[in-house]
Amino acid sequence: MISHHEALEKVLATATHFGSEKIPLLESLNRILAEDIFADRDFPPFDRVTKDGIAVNSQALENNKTSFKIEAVYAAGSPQGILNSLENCVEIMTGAMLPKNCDSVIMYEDIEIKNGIATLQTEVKPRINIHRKGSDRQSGEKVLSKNQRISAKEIGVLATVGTSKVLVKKLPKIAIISTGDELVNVEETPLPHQIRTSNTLSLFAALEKEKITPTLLHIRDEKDIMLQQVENAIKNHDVLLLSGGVSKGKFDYLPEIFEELKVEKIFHRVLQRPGKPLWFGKQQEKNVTVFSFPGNPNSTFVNYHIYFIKWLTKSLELEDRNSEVILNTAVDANSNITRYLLVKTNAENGEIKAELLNENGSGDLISLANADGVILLPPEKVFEVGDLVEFVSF
Ligand SMILES: Nc1nc2c(c(=O)[nH]1)N[C@H]1C(S)=C(S)[C@@H](COP(=O)(O)OP(=O)(O)OC[C@H]3O[C@@H](n4cnc5c(N)ncnc54)[C@H](O)[C@@H]3O)O[C@H]1N2
Ligand code: MOO
Repeated sequence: MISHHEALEKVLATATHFGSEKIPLLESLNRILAEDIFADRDFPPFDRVTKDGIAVNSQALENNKTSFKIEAVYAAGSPQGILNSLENCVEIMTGAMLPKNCDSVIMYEDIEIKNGIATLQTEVKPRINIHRKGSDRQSGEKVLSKNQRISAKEIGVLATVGTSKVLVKKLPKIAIISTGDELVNVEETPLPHQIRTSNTLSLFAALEKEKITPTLLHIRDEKDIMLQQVENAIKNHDVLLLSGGVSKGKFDYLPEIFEELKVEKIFHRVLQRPGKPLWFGKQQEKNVTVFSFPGNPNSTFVNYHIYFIKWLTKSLELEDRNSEVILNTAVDANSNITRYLLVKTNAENGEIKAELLNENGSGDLISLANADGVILLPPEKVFEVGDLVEFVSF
């Protein structure tokens, strides 16, 4: 059996690129940029007026002039206006181009207008209330970087530089497959010996967070049917996420089926809990990666985050999103395997502290719902309150 560390290295070594595609801007939320984005013009593109009021020439202010004849009124969206006499002013609105011969804007609150004359009510500074052309970014400067995740903020930047179609990383096509004759659908009332399938739906929801909509498939514990359905899934997907059927049970056919379908076993069984029977492999010919998670719900969910999410993160060239937290509860004995323990995290005095949750084994998915993630405790070590430990969030 291999260690968690070796298993993760082997998983990450198979990370794959899926290419890129152009999609409409509003569909790109949460996707990953596949190219750098540059300013198509200066930002702002012209000297932009930032207050509603009047525009004047600063010479007049410096000469202590306090009354200005209004020559014209310009709205935002009208072409650049002009001040003909430097003694006068023009009315101007927020968002308009600063008119020619003007370099100062005085807001309406600081003037009084009577009979076409604007009179200062207070002392004002010259050359203010203008957002200078190119002062945020110059034309041609980089505004967003390749491999950045697109949030609502990036959508705004993409819009302002005119990217109506965005080049994003393609995502893998994924099938989630459950096995086990004890499983029924969520709409059904289980018989006393049955349970409702939950792993498939929690994985489906977890993948939706990654903007991946997977195919859902349930396969009965019948070897021939399993073989045919897994073969089909391999033909049409880049990744298979299976849950159940990989330990030592009489109906745990998956390892044999993978062998028959030329899915190369990279490892089976890891020195870890939960998830000791984890099976991982690759169908080289079709370039399909297979994560076969042990069926206990917490085992599937935790191993999805420990292995699959790290694999996806590397495949999409994203930064690893995991962190370290401070242990707030002592952990009893040391262990000869890597342990993943459910924790609730709290921010205290600028530090993130992790409190262990009571869990009733890896079938206890109700306790899983209270967890913010797991801490990873490597083997052969004793852990005390205050120790810094690796944290994988859900
Ligand atoms: N002799 C041994 N028995 C077991 C071992 C072992 O090493 N030797 N390992 C145990 C561990 S650890 C785990 S985890 C399980 C994993 O077994 P399988 O991957 O074969 O999973 P199943 O037996 O099919 O199911 C286990 C458990 O999980 C429930 N399950 C399965 N799929 C779903 C689903 N989609 N939604 C909700 N729950 C699901 C299933 O009903 C079982 O209760 O093996 C141990 N045994
Ligand atoms: O991996 Mo199993 O989840 O320890 O029960």
